[in-house]
Amino acid sequence: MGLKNFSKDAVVGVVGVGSFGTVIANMLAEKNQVLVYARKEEVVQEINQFHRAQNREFNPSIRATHDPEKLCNSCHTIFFMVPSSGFQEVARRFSPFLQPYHLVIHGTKGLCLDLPEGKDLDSLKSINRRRILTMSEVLQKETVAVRVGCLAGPNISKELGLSQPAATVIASKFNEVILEGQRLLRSEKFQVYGNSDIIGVELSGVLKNIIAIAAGALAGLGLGENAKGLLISRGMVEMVHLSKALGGSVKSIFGLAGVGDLVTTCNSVNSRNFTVGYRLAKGEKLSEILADMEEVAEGINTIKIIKGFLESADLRAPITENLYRVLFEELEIEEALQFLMKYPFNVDVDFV
Ligand SMILES: NC(=O)C1=CN([C@@H]2O[C@H](COP(=O)(O)OP(=O)(O)OC[C@H]3O[C@@H](n4cnc5c(N)ncnc54)[C@H](O)[C@@H]3O)[C@@H](O)[C@H]2O)C=CC1
Ligand SMILES: O=C(CO)COP(=O)(O)O
Repeated sequence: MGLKNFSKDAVVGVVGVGSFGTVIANMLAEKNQVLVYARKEEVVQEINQFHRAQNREFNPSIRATHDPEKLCNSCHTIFFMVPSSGFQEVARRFSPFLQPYHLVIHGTKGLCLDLPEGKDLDSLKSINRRRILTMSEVLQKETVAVRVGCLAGPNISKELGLSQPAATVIASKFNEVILEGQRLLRSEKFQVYGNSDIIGVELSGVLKNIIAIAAGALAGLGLGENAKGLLISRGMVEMVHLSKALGGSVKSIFGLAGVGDLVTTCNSVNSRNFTVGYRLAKGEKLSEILADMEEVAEGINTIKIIKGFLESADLRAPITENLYRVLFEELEIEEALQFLMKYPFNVDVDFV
């Protein structure tokens, strides 16, 4: 089936066909015409001819293109589903073709940096908030898109691919973005909540990845549910303080995209972040894990960025700081755990 019989409003765009982009494209295709963008021509051909690519199945009605102009001209609403590492580049590629009328919703749970020429993350000790960009900030910086939103929540793609029930949050300052996201995605199996605190919802999805790595490490050490309860609750407190310092509302951390996703990711062997922590605790080196992971674990880069932010903001975040030392300074996980057990967290709830 071609796209030409469909009006621009009826075709929904999805940029990126990794595990999450594919699952969202398939969910959208249940009631919408969908055009996906993949950067490799052979992937586009496989999707169009065989409705599968890179071991992922696509709804036969989905069409693919590697032409950003075609996607932008065909679609009114576009979902950006690429990892943070490629997000700025993709936003720049789409920038000449995005117009203020487009609705853009991203599903990326990572951060980017806006760095001076010649600087990279590893060369910086301290990172100011104005250098840290959430993906909605990248879209606003790199393109003329105005009506921007994000999609975040407990959404392990493997479970969504099996049509298991789930829910998500669409966050935007623009109500029409939330309403359109709900209209396009809502189904009997998938509930879509709205939230106007886009920065808080983006940060919820980003920060929970750090705690998920720690949860995987606890599981890898063979520790029990008491330790996990401790980690999740202290992790939530750390998320609250970090989100507040980065400009999010505390309320969003308690919602589906915050605590909801935190609990899911800290308990799922299908989470890549959880898996990184688990494998580290089993004695593998980070470089070995990264060498054979095909999919992105955003939490690793996020820990580096947040560590730099902590330096600039004079803040403490003991779980993040200790994980940084485990990942990048060869601190043994057992030692990090001992440090956390001795850390003087005197007050249970100190933020309300
Ligand atoms: N997989 C999951 O369960 C969920 C993932 N997410 C978030 O979605 C984002 C994407 O994750 P996944 O789809 O799982 O990652 P993935 O690693 O499975 O796929 C990423 C896709 O982006 C494409 N890509 C990367 N750089 C690109 C570039 N420069 N230009 C064009 N395409 C590029 C890759 O080719 C690949 O198709 C991440 O930020 C992740 O945190 C959010 C919720 C659930
Ligand atoms: O964010 C996710 C589920 O909500 C996916 O987590 P991972 O990126 O750790 O797989």
